[in-house]
Amino acid sequence: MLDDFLHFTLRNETPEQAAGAAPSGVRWRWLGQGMLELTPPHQVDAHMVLSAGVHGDETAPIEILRDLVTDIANGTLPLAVRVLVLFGNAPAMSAGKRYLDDDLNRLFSGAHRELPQSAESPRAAALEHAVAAFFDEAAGARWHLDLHTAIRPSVFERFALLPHRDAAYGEAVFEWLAALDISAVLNHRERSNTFTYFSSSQHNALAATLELGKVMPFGMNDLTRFTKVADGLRLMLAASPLPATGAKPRIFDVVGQLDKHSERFVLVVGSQMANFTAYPKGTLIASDGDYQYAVTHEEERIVFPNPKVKVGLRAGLMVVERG
Ligand SMILES: O=C(O)CCC(=O)N[C@@H](CCC(=O)O)C(=O)O
Ligand SMILES: [Zn+2]
Repeated sequence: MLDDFLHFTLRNETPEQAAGAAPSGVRWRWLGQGMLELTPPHQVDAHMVLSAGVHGDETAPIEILRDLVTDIANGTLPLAVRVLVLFGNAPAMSAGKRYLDDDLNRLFSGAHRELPQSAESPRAAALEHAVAAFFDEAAGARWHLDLHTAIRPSVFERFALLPHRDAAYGEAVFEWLAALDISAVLNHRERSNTFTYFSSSQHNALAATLELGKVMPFGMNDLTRFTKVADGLRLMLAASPLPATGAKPRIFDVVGQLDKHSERFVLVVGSQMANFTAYPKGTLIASDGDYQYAVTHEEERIVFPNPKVKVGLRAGLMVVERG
């Protein structure tokens, strides 16, 4: 199972034993499809949730996590933190789709209870439960990195989104993300139903969504584009310091959200632009009956434009760079 946790998960297999020890001495516990806890044989003071495949067609990060698990199991990667590896939506991964019924990353913090019939709702509940149980036993640092890829190309190939929290994120967080080869960071300024908002708000984890390149089918990713991110994750898992890069990511604040109120929703500027495309003040971005979104800052950039989302969901974010 540990040598290829991805295929084990996609085949929906159940291990003969639910727990054991790898050749490296790392103890493992299988917690259900796509859910694996790995604990080093010695005392740790950091606990890390690493998730990918919350959107089933975002495969590069899934392949990165698969390789990390293999290397932890065979001892190539000396694990020194406790880690919970989660493949979010295995049925959607098998189908090569973002989701089957509903976007899993809009169902956390209990939102799944509003959609009891959805294929994704029990999964959101199970993931919440796994994360809660993992952090319940956690004394020390708590991290959650939820790895995604974007549908559109991006001015910044690798960027992060930080969930809203009351306390501002300090410089150390931006330095840490720069060391993970992240060149732009978005600060959410509102609560949401994403996985990272759940871990941050309910479990006090330092949580970030990382966007690593573009959606591709399994086997089609050029993982060399993410070597620095993967190496950074390896250092974190080995509890080794990340290299000081001296680089600073560009920082953006979310200043608006494009809401799809009805099927009349139109992205007036089109939907084929790259993430972080800039528009000047006054540009009409979207309309939906009486609802209109026009740029009110000197310049706003669009991120995740997607008019095809379900009614009621966000069809894009508008961001402004911090001065
Ligand atoms: O490219 C897109 O349109 C979506 C990429 C993606 O899945 N992004 C995440 C971001 C989560 C966040 O806002 O923190 C999502 O939309 O769920
Ligand atoms: Zn995603």
